[in-house]
Amino acid sequence: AVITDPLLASNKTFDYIVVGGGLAGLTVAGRLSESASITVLVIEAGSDNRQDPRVYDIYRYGQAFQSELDWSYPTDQKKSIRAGKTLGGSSSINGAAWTRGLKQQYDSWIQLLDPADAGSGWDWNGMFSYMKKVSSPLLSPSFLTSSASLMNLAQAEAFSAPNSGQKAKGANSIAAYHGTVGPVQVTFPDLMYGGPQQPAFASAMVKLGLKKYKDLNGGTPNCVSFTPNSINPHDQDHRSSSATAYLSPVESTRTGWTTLVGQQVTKILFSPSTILPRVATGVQFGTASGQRYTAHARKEVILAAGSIGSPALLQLSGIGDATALSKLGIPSIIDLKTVGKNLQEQTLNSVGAGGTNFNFGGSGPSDVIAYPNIYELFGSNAATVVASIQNSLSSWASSQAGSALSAAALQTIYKVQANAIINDKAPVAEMFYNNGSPAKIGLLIWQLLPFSRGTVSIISSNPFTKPQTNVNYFSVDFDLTVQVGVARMARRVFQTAPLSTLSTGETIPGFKNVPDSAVHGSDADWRKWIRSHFFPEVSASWILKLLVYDTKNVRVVDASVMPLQVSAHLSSSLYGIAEKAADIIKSAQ
Ligand SMILES: Cc1cc2nc3c(=O)[nH]c(=O)nc-3n(C[C@H](O)[C@H](O)[C@H](O)COP(=O)(O)OP(=O)(O)OC[C@H]3O[C@@H](n4cnc5c(N)ncnc54)[C@H](O)[C@@H]3O)c2cc1C
Repeated sequence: AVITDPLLASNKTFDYIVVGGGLAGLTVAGRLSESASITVLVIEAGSDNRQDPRVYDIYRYGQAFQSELDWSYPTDQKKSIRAGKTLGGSSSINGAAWTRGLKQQYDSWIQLLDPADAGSGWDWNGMFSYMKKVSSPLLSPSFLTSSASLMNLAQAEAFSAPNSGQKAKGANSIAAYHGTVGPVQVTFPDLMYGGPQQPAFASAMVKLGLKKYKDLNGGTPNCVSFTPNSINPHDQDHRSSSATAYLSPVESTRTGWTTLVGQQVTKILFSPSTILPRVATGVQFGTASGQRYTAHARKEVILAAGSIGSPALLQLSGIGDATALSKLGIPSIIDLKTVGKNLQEQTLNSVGAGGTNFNFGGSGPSDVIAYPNIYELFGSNAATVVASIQNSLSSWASSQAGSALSAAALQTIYKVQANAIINDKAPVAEMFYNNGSPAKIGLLIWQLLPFSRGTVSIISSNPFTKPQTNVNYFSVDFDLTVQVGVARMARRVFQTAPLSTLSTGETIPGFKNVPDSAVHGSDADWRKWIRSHFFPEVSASWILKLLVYDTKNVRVVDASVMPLQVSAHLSSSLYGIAEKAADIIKSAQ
């Protein structure tokens, strides 16, 4: 059940306490609670807003921003980072684009794990099965209950292939790339845009050198493709979030699963013994103006508070850089300097062109994305750009060492990242065709694989003071070079047929702000405009190690655990991570 009264959880003991009822938290809780003998408490700081149209109506995307449903975490350069503060977390306010990264990017995670974990399935094959289909070698039959038929085992996705109308508008799919009976509904919108603009964008991108794929969800995003959304065709195309997918169907039958909303976890509590590994006994929670309560965990405390919320809570609990924490008067439980480090955040710009009087032929969400690789982005300059990456890894690592364990550790991560970009041709930028915004022909463009690294640090021992997030946008100048590259490609695609035949000319930034030239605008002009107009794009990460070092029973399962960005919108990958994590947690018992 979903409850709001803290007294119903106070002083009670549960097998698992999950901090944060967001994407990963509800996925893990949904799987753990499949066993009737297991008790799970999820504590979510936001409310249950499943009936709020700003949440369920994907056509109102954006209305939740900067409201009580959005954490709006402050960050450097006077920006703020959006994150869902509501049941379902960011999956309840996100754009619902459903994509996966490049196969080799998931395979490369293995290189960042202990050699002993090489066979642990943190690779494309392991992740792909969790993202889409039944595959749960660790699952024991005792976890099956009658309600399991509502949520098929270890399968995140229920894809509905496009119908003939949607196909005529450009949608397509490859059945083998999708799950069909998981909880998260994925399809193309009923009101899908049918005007000439989306196919024209796709055709123009092909002219600029990209391949057009029927479906990019098989580990092959380097293309232009029509992409589906996490929306439910059986429920008026309403959003399919972790809340509606994993909780709603079983909410009244899972007696062992309690979800407490409107309460923020303020601290993880540990048993007094200082012998490592430390043992968590439960959590403290409350509201800014109310009293604090305690709930006890018999087995594990699972942090799923998101890539800013989870490191902040670890630090509040005494797990982090002991010197920094002591300045805030927080006694150290574990001196773990990597907590809140290696943050990777992308930057987005909106560009646009006026349109002729063509009809959009439908309404949002939009359906076409292009993912260029570095060679496509930089053309004849690519060799120079590649050489600059190869020659710079060591100096970049030194410059970002303060946001990592060490320069050496970061260089190891950078090598994997550079290999993906240079040898595996991982897409370095996204071009999201956005019907009608910021102009009639609109494009959202962002660099996907930044080398700049940031940190999340609490600035007070008061858990209701938001942490300080320093993304250090463009502190590795190469990130700005990529953003300039994709801005130029956007300018070029507006000028390329057949999209150009629908365009009355670029308006944002427009030639007045960034004068056109033989190279489609100078570096200096683009850099200036990008810096003054960018927004944070949402995604972040810092570790891949579900079990927090030197603890016996504190896990992190959310976007924090990805060691490197993948060239994709994150939700599909995170459902896969959470599904796999649930199996790992079950097998640990
Ligand atoms: C505006 C926006 C648009 C996006 N668009 C897309 C998209 O189109 N496609 C896509 O695939 N991905 C998209 N994403 C990304 C995706 O939704 C997130 O990466 C994903 O939801 C992160 O999952 P998570 O479990 O790590 O965190 P979240 O889903 O954010 O969940 C964290 C939860 O923890 C709660 N919490 C935090 N601190 C505490 C605490 N101390 N106590 C209790 N609860 C706490 C939060 O309220 C939240 O509910 C978007 C994200 C945003 C914000």
